[in-house]
Amino acid sequence: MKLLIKGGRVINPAEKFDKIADVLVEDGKIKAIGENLEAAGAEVYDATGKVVTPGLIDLHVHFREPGQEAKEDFESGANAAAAGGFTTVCTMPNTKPAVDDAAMVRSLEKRAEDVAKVHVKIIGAVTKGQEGKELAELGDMIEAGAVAFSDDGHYDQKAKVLLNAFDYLHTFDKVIVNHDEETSLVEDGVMNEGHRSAMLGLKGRPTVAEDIAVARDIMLAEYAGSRVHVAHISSARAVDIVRQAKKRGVRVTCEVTPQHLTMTDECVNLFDTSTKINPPLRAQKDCEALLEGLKDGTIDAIVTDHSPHAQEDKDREYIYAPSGFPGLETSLGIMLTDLYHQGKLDLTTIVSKMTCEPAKVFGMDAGTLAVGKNADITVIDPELTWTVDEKKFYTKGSHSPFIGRELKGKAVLTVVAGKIVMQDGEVL
Ligand SMILES: NC(=O)N[C@@H](CC(=O)O)C(=O)O
Repeated sequence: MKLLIKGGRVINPAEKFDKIADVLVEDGKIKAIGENLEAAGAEVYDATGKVVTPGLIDLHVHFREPGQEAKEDFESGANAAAAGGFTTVCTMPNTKPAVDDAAMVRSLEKRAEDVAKVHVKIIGAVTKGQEGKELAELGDMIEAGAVAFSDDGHYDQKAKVLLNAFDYLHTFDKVIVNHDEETSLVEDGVMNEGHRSAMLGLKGRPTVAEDIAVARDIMLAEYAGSRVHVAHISSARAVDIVRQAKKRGVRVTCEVTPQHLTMTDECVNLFDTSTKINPPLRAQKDCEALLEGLKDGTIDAIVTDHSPHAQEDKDREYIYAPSGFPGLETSLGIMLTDLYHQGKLDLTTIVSKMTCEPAKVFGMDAGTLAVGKNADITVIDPELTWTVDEKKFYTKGSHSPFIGRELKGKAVLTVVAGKIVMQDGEVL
């Protein structure tokens, strides 16, 4: 099996490579990168005018297996990933039941192997049942292949339990991904606390809930000498707390979503539950601080927090609807339209935060286009104009605040281990 991707602008931030070049793939691996490559018998893909990057990586998706397959399963989730240009995704353990032992990690890996068109990596729970009380079988789950640990969807209230987890994981050099919102400050809150929540009469979730949680978890990780990764950072103050911690040498990393970078709480409307997410959409000053954090290296990764829910779950009053929306099929388009084409963020930074940098956070051997590496490749047409249409979604999730938007820029080819799994929007 040979594939020759010809004449594209190859951007490989891991090697500071940015040139018009051909990429030759053979037997699932990258065989050569260079000019005017020839390969007898190879399938040729003309990438003229397009951008060729390492396969996109998403550290934060919710594929809902086991237990909530009506919202998403490994097959539909992986198809959505392929459609969005992702070749590796890491799925969160806030399932029913939570993924908190080695047998579950192994069975999900098997599921991924059987039905997923992209690489699906498993994140294990930090505590049993994600209840924040007793440590889950962390060591066994690492042996089974868990790439990281998280009680995402929940804040671990007991500092002692989290400290034990940091101490334990120190030996394995594995990272904990923390959902940082202090529970007592966000209970019953459904959107950002501010002018808009007051106008709508909705209970707010203040940024200080995130700030103090981020500060506490950084201090715990620092004390243990362990690694902490802040999930879906959304407040300006929290970005600065991470920035200061990085300066002192704390082993902290963090991630941001396209929605938190580009939308504010002014978008919240009582009759559209697609904007209900955790943490909530914040204020303009937070968006600006997140962008600054991406540019100065405080924020390591762009993630989707792909959180699909069934239509009947989301079609409820704002206060009762569950939080989250599916982001895999819109993430790249939003980043390119609202940030790259607006001159706010360069292409190399976007590619880097969606490939080699996230790979580094979880210690995954991916995110670069080097000879001999797995041929996970994404081809992007940065000029392609398209409209977000939920009828064309591969995810089972129905609601997204981006539906109907005209975007500029899209993945047009996704290659996983040398095999084309998506071409021109069609998952093959
Ligand atoms: N991010 C979200 O809005 N939702 C997440 C859980 C969570 O992080 O609250 C989900 O699993 O749906």
